[in-house]
Amino acid sequence: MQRQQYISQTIVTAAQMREIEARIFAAGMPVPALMEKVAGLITHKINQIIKNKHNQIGILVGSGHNGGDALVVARELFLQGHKITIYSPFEKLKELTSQHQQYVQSLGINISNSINTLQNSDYLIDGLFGFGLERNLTEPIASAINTINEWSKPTISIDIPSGLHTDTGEVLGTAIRATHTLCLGLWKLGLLQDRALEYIGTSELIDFDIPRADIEAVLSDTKIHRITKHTALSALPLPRPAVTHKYKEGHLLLICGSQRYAGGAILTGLGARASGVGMLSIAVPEYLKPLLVAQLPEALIIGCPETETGTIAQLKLPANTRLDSFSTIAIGPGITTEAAPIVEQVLENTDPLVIDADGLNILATMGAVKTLQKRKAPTVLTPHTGEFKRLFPDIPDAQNNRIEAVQTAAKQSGAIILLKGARTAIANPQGNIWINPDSTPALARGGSGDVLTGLLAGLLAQGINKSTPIEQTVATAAWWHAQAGIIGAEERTELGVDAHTLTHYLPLVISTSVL
Ligand SMILES: NC(=O)C1=CN([C@@H]2O[C@H](COP(=O)(O)OP(=O)(O)OC[C@H]3O[C@@H](n4cnc5c(N)ncnc54)[C@H](O)[C@@H]3O)[C@@H](O)[C@H]2O)[C@@H](O)CC1
Ligand SMILES: [K+]
Repeated sequence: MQRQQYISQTIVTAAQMREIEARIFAAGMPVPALMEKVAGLITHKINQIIKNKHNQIGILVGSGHNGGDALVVARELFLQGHKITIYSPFEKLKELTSQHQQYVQSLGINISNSINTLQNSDYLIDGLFGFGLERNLTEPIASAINTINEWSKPTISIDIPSGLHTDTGEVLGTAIRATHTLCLGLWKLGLLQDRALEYIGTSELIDFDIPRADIEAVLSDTKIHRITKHTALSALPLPRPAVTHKYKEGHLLLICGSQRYAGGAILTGLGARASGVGMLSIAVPEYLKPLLVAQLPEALIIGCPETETGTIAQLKLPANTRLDSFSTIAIGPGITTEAAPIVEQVLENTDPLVIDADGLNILATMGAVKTLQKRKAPTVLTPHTGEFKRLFPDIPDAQNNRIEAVQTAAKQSGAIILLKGARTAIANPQGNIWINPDSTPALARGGSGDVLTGLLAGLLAQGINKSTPIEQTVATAAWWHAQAGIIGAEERTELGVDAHTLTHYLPLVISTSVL
């Protein structure tokens, strides 16, 4: 794999970054030389953001090496002709940071411990804290940050917006609301946590050539992957073999819909259609059959006996079709919580299984962990935060440290879990994580999850036949779904991507990526 691809899919915690940094320094790289190199790259990027115009720039300097980076940037921007004012509130600075401060002062740059001196800046550069921030912010820094946030100026954070926890993305008291974040070296986990997003703005990675051997040495047992276009496309069932047939390209059974939630079945079906799955069967209450046939003429629609309230009462598969003959089964969208016997039946089956929506609510009432532990085939759950909490009531913090929560849930249950969110996170029982780094709030809409379930299950049905690792397929589905939302929102705004429209963008994502 090429370096750029490897780096863009790697995520580290603060402790891992510190370990990697220590290896580089132990190998002989002088600390000041690395800071000079990194700050040079940051300066270059800042010039691109501010379009090389001469500006009044305010620089926030902390006591550690994040502050050191900021001071080198300040010096370089000053020498390039920008007007620089520095806010440096700490009395005691790390040695290297202190030297840089002394030098910029000698150049005649104004350094102040009052934030108000920065009020006339066109841009702010935030070098207060990087991955060394460990405890809650106190005065006067907290108030200074709040003041800056009230100014709403374009603000570029070095490494991570100051005040965010590098791993959890938690706001430690208060935090800079950046418009740009220039993450240094390797992606920090905190930047991929939902709760950090409103502080980050646009984020970019600045690769400063950390040797891959050092990264691999430190990350050997924990693996948190950032899903990229490259990783997503590599798990697609493309190209198809020249000689194949529909059942070789996966046979998916969707169990979905009720009189009350007819649309869920259609959207799940359309998501599955977009996956390219070879053969699609959809079990719905008998009443819905004509509707589904009209919407998905290529699918085999199985009308099932229904309860008085219009829920599937019994799975009635066609003659000669056994439940264990499918490549994958997906159950949940629109089935209502009355369909518990059907969920129990498919859980006992040995096909790979995707459970979503009311399927998850039923699973929660059965006791998710103990039920899933008994399963003999792979299970994929696709909860949003509310469903996750119902499934795993003993795991705290699903809202806050989502990554840790989903990792724990997968380990406990033995299932692969996709926790939906602005940064959807996927965990497998071995503790590996995949995070989807790009998405759009356009997807926060009823029915969008049904589309994902269909797409994911359709990919899984194909991947199972080709022995693609399931978690890779799940990651690909999350990426594909989000990209369709992004393209849709670009063309139609964030208000224009209803779930049905979303399904039209799905094929476009792949055709523009691979053709
Ligand atoms: N990892 C690397 O290879 C490189 C790291 N560099 C920079 O170094 C940074 C990390 O530097 P440091 O380890 O010095 O850490 P930071 O600069 O992030 O900050 C740590 C400093 O802040 C103080 N501090 C922590 N929490 C505080 C709080 N709540 N209130 C007040 N003070 C607090 C600490 O005592 C320490 O002096 C990175 O974020 C990056 O900007 C770059 O210079 C180049 C290379
Ligand atoms: K910072």
